[in-house]
Amino acid sequence: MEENMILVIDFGGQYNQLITRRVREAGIYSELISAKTPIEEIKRRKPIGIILTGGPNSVYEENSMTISEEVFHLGIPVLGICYGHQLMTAKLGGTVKTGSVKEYGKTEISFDPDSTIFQGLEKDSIVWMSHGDEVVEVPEGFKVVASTKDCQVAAMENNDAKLYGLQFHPEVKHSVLGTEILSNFIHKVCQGERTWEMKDFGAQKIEEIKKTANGKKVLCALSGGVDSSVAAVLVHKAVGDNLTCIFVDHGLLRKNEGDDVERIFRKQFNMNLIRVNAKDRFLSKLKGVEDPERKRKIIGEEFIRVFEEESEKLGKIDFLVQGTIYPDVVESGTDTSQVIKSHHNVGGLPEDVDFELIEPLRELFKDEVRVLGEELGIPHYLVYRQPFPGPGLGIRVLGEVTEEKLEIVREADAIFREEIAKHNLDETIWQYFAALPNVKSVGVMGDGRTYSHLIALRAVNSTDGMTSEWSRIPYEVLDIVSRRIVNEVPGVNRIVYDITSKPPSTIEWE
Ligand SMILES: Nc1ncnc2c1ncn2[C@@H]1O[C@H](COP(=O)(O)OP(=O)(O)OP(=O)(O)O)[C@@H](O)[C@H]1O
Ligand SMILES: O=c1[nH]c(=O)c2[nH+]cn([C@@H]3O[C@H](COP(=O)(O)O)[C@@H](O)[C@H]3O)c2[nH]1
Ligand SMILES: NC(=O)CC[C@H](N)C(=O)O
Ligand SMILES: [Mg+2]
Repeated sequence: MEENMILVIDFGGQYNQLITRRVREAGIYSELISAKTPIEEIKRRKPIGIILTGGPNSVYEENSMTISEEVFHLGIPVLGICYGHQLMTAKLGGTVKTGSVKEYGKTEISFDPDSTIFQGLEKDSIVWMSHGDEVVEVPEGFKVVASTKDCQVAAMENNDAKLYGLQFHPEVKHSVLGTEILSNFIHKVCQGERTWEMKDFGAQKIEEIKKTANGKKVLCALSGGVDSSVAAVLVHKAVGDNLTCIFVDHGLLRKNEGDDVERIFRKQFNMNLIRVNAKDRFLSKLKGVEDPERKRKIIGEEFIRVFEEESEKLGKIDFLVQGTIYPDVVESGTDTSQVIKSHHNVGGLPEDVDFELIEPLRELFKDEVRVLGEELGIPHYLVYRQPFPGPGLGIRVLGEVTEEKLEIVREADAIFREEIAKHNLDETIWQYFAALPNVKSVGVMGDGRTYSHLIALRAVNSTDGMTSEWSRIPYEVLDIVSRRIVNEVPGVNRIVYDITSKPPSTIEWE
């Protein structure tokens, strides 16, 4: 049993795994466990600290997720974050109410530098908020140690009891001093010592996969994207030529992507690769379907049917590798977290999958996958490519997917990418693309009226895809892109640029 560990108790927030990751980065082993875990089990693990995460519930609602009050009386330091902060308040006799103003995104805050949790930090800073409720009355023994314009109790502490509550999210990079605040809790309050390193993650996974596959054949769902390339290389090191990669061209790829992926992959890697051209079957299944969740599920199922057919041809294969990463899992909904969107490879899977899944990257975030990819010797340019979702342009054409709309968004996207590259912005933007919102508007071109499609451009910066900020692309570049798309892509007469962060938006539009 780990001696020096911090337990993170999961109330269903979107950033919960990120909290465990931050604790590990601080050199302390950490695990995310369900809020439904019995208190006896928590005591048995003997953590040096406990963190209660955020979550979608309101503490005053009936049946909202809760925890035994005993957790606050064990003598183990507890840090409540967002919902965890509100729950600590409600459990210990304070009051939580719906706030008059909801706070989402970056927020200015003032810390009390004499507090324990903000010791050694500057007084004024920026934190990341995502809440509708707030603490209006702290429990007995607590003092308020941070406030924002709209939230009086942005943090509270009770040093005698070693209990701390933060309304904001220190685990998210946008909280400028987040790492330092967590370090105050981990190293100063819990007195954690740096004993854990993210070393040998790859080696450990390779050993596990060797045991699981045990000399049998393995299929890998390969998109040419970052995650599946890293997963494929990892599994190849474990099973060698028993691995066959399947790349599905579902007709929802970007311009020239099918051929590019095939060429690059064959040149770069010495692995078995099969390309399946499946455009017609995907498009016919999607015909007439408008609901984004249904589209995702249809695409998820069709992927599996293609893999099953290929497996039969190769003589029935039991294992399927997917490059699933943690955000795909949490956004698809878990025991405690809500479904934000069903990622095709997790929430979009059909019920009857005839494979045992191998998903070595399931606990990792994108930037960790990239570090692992470079350690495995995959070239930098492949590891740092922008992500592209498995359902592809199918979720960038909003509403019904038709060949005509796919063609429009594909051409617009190609122009956008070309200009971003030409202006050397591709290394500085995390992800950028065009979407077709399925809205028509009136324009005037060549003195005549037009009634045509709108294209939305989206470009974001992020480290892990869990939160993002819209990119400040220079106006001159946006101007060139806008003019080129309207001039070169028939059926488009208006361009808009998406200036929302995540949350409250998501990166993709569906
Ligand atoms: N066209 C495809 N053919 C085969 N498998 C695919 C395809 N698209 C997605 N997948 C599978 O679904 C998984 C999830 O897709 P996702 O787009 O999240 O990851 P990725 O494509 O590997 O990486 P990136 O996020 O960089 O695009 C992939 O890792 C891969 O296993
Ligand atoms: O493989 C995938 N299957 C999916 O179903 C899917 N949906 C979103 N994404 C990608 O995930 C990241 C976060 O996207 P969102 O903010 O839109 O949820 C972004 O990088 C998205 O492009 C997906 N990737
Ligand atoms: N992110 C959170 O934990 C939110 C907590 C609660 N649901 C609120 O809106 O205030
Ligand atoms: Mg992809």
